[in-house]
Amino acid sequence: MNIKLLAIGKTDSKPLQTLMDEYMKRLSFYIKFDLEVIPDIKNAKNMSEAQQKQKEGELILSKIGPTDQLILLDDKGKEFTSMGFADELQKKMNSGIKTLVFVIGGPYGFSDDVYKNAKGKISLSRMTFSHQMIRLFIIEQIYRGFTILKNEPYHHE
Ligand SMILES: C[S@@+](CC[C@H](N)C(=O)[O-])C[C@H]1O[C@@H](n2cnc3c(N)ncnc32)[C@H](O)[C@@H]1O
Repeated sequence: MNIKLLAIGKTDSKPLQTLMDEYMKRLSFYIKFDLEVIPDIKNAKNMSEAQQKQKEGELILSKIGPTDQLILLDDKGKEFTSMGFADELQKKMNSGIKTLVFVIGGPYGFSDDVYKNAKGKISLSRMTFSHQMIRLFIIEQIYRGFTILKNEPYHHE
């Protein structure tokens, strides 16, 4: 299985990008992982929230292949412990999925079409984080999940 993280808008913070690069490097020892960034929508300032979500949704769905499994990062999604998330990653690998795609929404979240095409929604907290910061948090949790599956001394219960 490969994992892809799809996000909207370039990371504008260098320290955040440095941390993401560090965890993506660590993660690459366990699995093929790609971050794909969809460029910010042009003229978003002249769009309503709904129009921006719709446009971002079209771009997100255009990046999803027919055999990809789409999981949304959503503060109203299912919550896991890190151990539970590691189990979930193992189940996904066992189920023969070729590419598991985690998607982070734009500043206003996802369009209805994106929700309709998703296989699941996961929440990293009931609190809302910025669409930039959540990238680092999910990358670190995926990395943590693999260290749990490999019994490596990164995660401590
Ligand atoms: C600023 S938030 C959007 C908030 C928007 N009101 C909504 O309803 O989704 C931008 C994106 O960050 C991600 N995100 C933010 N907080 C999250 C959390 N606690 N768990 C999972 N994803 C989160 C989601 O993908 C969300 O679409």
